[in-house]
Amino acid sequence: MTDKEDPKKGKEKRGTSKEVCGYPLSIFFIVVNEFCERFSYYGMRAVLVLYFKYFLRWDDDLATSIYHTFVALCYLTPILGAIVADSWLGKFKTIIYLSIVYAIGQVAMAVSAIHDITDTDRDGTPDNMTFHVVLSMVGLFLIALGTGGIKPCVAAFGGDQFSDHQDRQRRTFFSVFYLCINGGSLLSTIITPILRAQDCGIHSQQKCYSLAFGVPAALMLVALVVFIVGSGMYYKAEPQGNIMLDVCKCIGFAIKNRYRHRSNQYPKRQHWMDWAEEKYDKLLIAQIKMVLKVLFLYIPLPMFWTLFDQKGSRWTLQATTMNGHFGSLVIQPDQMQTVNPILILTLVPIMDSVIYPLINKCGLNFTPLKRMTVGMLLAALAFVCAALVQIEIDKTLPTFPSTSQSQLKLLNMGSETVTVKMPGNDPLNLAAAQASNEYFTFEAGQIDISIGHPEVRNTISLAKGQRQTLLIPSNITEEWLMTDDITSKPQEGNNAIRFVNGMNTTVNVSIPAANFGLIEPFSYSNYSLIKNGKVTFTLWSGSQSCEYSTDFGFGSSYTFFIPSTLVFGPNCQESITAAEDIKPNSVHMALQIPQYFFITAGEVMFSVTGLEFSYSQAPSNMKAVLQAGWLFTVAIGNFIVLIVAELAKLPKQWAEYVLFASLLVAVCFIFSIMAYFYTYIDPAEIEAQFKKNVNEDDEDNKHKLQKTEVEMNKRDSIKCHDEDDKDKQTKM
Ligand SMILES: CC(C)C[C@H](NC(=O)[C@@H](N)CC(C)C)C(=O)O
Repeated sequence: MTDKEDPKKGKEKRGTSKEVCGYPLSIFFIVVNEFCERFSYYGMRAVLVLYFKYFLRWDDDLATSIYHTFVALCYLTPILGAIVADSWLGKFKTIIYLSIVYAIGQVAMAVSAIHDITDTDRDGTPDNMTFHVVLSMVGLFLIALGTGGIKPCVAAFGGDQFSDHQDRQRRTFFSVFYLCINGGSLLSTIITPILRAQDCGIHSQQKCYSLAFGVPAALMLVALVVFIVGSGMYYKAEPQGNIMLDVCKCIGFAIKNRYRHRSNQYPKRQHWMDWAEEKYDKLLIAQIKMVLKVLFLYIPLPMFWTLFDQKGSRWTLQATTMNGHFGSLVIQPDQMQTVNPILILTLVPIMDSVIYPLINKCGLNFTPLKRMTVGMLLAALAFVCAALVQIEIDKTLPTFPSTSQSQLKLLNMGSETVTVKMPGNDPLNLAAAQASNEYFTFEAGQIDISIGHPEVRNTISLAKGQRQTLLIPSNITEEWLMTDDITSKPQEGNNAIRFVNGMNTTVNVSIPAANFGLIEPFSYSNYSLIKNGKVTFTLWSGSQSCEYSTDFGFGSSYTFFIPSTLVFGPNCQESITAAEDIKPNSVHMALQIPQYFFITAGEVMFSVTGLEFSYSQAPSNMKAVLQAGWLFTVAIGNFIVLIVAELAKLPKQWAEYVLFASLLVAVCFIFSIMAYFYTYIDPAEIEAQFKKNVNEDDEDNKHKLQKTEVEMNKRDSIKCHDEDDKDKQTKM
């Protein structure tokens, strides 16, 4: 047995590794490795859905399902990595091997995104999509295996570098580790979307997904190299056999044995695991008890992640209904998510150097489990904030028709004012080229309308549950046109825009991002979705053109009217009128900052503490397994989001936020009771005690053995003497 393999010598080894300011130098390589790995993971994830949608040409549903399946897989594979590390390869080798798998996966993704590989006709689109789909799916599978597999090992391996007396340093390590996770992810989520937006290619220039995946692949290779460079400095605890198999067998035996001795005639044992004592080592039984105690405590924890992971879904959707103008800076709805890592980078040092020491000074014993409880309450508070913001947003949303109602707007395409009479409304004067300010709501399916002077009457049919616009022609005796308008806010903060052509010639309207096509006289275009910001439309009629510029906010809808009186040329802008069908979002995105603040403060108290707690309470041979158990709570949390959102189906979004907050408070209450009964242990001390007892027993046994041997020898020598005497006697 080498020094490194001997668990008893492990502590000495850690104590003698090179130290800087009381910290083992080896952890520098581990935190840099984590930074690069998280850069790689989050960078790739940031552009994944867009890759599915625009490169592989999948629809939204398929893209979202595959994305979530991939994320869930990344939190299920830690179990696999942990078992391999603790039972077979050890953490060091597992990290190396799985990092190689991970890097291959990232390279496969980057290659799968090179459109030129199969673009035989050189038109800019891949001609063999199966190749790209298969390669990217293989890549994602390898990445999930790699990132999930190494995740529990890296954290536990970092923890292993500290000696038992370095509790404080180890706690700081887990905080720095968390900072690196968030530093890496923050940088990559900013950088990779920029890389994706570049054009690249050999035969034709396309959006550069290969570069957006290539840089994370390079960072994963850097992570691997950095980790290998530190190799000589690590303390590498060797695996102690197939521990997971032993654990399963031992638990199985305890259950069977307990069942066999279920009758009252057998005395009860302190713990049901004690029923394994007949066959298994007391140390193994004690270690299993430690793990089970912590795993039991984990049962309520997935609820925290259920709320936490809605940042990327529900909260981002909420942001799409908000106004993202921060002065001259425009924040896109999905960019709001970067507030989380930014706040982590500021809150972790503040908590560690100010808040926790202050609480300590006040004489309060802020134990890890208490911190985690407070973290859960903060997450619930974040959801209360989200509900309040939602209530504010709901106030600004348009009232769309119910399924039994119809809504109608009017647009006067003529060059004179007209008076419109509709049932249940006062007569309305509509100026030339103007639309009514609002939609009128009707319960009946058909209404009588009279327009102009002398009046022209008409009965028009309205579509139930729909919004429509009545286009009043300049000659009201001609056919009246009805358009179908949108009945929900445009998705992702976009603006839904269309044009109505009141001219008697065909008009073509275009902008670089969209083409409204040819609009026939007295007709209208389809809606096009346009991002926020300044946009210049170019209108063409024959060889004449007109430029119309306007600034869009988020989530609005407009109908632009081209009047018959439009004169093409430099001053045409004033003639075009805009009817605001849906107002732009007015509630500011900054209102989401409190909810981000509370969820992140909750994360620091819950997740950073939980990471360290999972390490410190795990027996030496199951550190990675318990880290994987901790990550498993994240996977379950993600599944709960899907289940609760599906089952609850609440009509109001704010009510769903309140439901989630209440569920977490209830779960937090249960957790605090469980935490109250939990007694903190020092696994190293317990293990040392067991080993000492075994050694003492061994010593006793040795003594007994020696005594027996001496006695046996004595007896033998007496026997020999006797036989010698006998011999002598016979010889004589
Ligand atoms: C489940 C978490 C322990 C995962 C952790 N995530 C974070 O630290 C987030 N604050 C990052 C952010 C970019 C979503 C991780 O290890 O990635």
